[in-house]
Amino acid sequence: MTGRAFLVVLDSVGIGGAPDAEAFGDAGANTLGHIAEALAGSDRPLRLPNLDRLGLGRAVALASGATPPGLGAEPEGLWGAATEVSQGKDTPSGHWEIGGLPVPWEWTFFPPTDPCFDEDLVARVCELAGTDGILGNRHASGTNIIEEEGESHLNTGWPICYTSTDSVFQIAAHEEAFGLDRLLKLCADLAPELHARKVGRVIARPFVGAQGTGWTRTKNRQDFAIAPPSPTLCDWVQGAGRRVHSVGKIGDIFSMQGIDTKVKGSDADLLEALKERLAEAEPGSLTFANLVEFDSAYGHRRDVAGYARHLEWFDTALPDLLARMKPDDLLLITADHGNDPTWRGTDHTRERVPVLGVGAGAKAVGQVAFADIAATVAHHLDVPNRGPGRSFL
Ligand SMILES: O=P(O)(O)O[C@H]1O[C@H](CO)[C@@H](O)[C@H]1O
Ligand SMILES: [Mn+2]
Ligand SMILES: [Mn+2]
Repeated sequence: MTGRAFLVVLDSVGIGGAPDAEAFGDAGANTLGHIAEALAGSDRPLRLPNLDRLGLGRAVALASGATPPGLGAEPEGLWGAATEVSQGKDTPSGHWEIGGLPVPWEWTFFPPTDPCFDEDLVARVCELAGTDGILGNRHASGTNIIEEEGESHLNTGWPICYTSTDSVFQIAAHEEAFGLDRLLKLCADLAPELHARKVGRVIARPFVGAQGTGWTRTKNRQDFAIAPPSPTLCDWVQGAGRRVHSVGKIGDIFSMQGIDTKVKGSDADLLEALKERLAEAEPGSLTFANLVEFDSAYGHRRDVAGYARHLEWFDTALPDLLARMKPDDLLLITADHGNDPTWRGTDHTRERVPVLGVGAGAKAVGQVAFADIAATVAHHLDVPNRGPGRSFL
């Protein structure tokens, strides 16, 4: 077996129709479908000819019952829709399950109250940070809260702590005034204690700027994620003596378990890294990539047009990626959850996700499970599938 596998997660590009969406308050959410509908008839409708040619429009219709405007070409690729079973609509849940490991526990979430963190936790953060208090202490959008608390942060030196409907404890701090290394150390020290309480991630959210000129989050974000409790696709592949390359957040999401290399950066940087991996990755290797800006820059910001333009950016880049594939390679494109920019609030949405493939011919795989993606990659690479999924090849 000389073929290689490339697994690309377009973070938050859901396609609606999750059977348990109601339990998450998301019945009817459909990231891709609603973006296409919102822009239909405008002077810039959503145009995704390359993804659609693989089967994207058909996948949306399969997941949610309706073909979005402008999509629905006759598929030339492998296409289907995947459903998640883990009880979280967040990044670790989605990625671990794509990696063959449905989350075996209930995550801890912080209550939607103000304040949202208990006194012991606040005291512990203060102790580790060496401050007399924290700012924030509520559910918030990460860009809004630095608008609201940035100036107080510079005046007091206190870290800005906030959460969302995900199992996360996020700390925003000014890279220069608070210090990037100090922020990363604070998160690293706090993370094991919160992981023990089944909080999925502590996330460092460094930013720069000033009141008046505005605040900007930097690319030095770092996620301190709870480690997967059992081996995943990455471990199965590495355990078979193969190389596993991570592109983007994948290394953080899997705590580098089963991963040999990592590269981080903006989505534009990561696209270049993916091209390099397509040119150079070893026979039998796995390259696992995440492009996060669909989620972080557009979904959580409820920026419909921005989300559409980023989808088109990826769509335009796709032919060049595919041209770099070698004869026995398999490339799968999927997503980890939804983040419908037309939906209420600023959080993720429970949705099905697309599964689009190149290297396996034109093939309708129908409704599949997230864990089937890991089984399929394992099958293609001829390594043992140790998860609950079944290969759809
Ligand atoms: O609003 P920002 O800071 O981007 O945070 C979002 O990013 C977190 C991790 O992906 C989510 O849980 C959500 O809170
Ligand atoms: Mn995600
Ligand atoms: Mn997110």
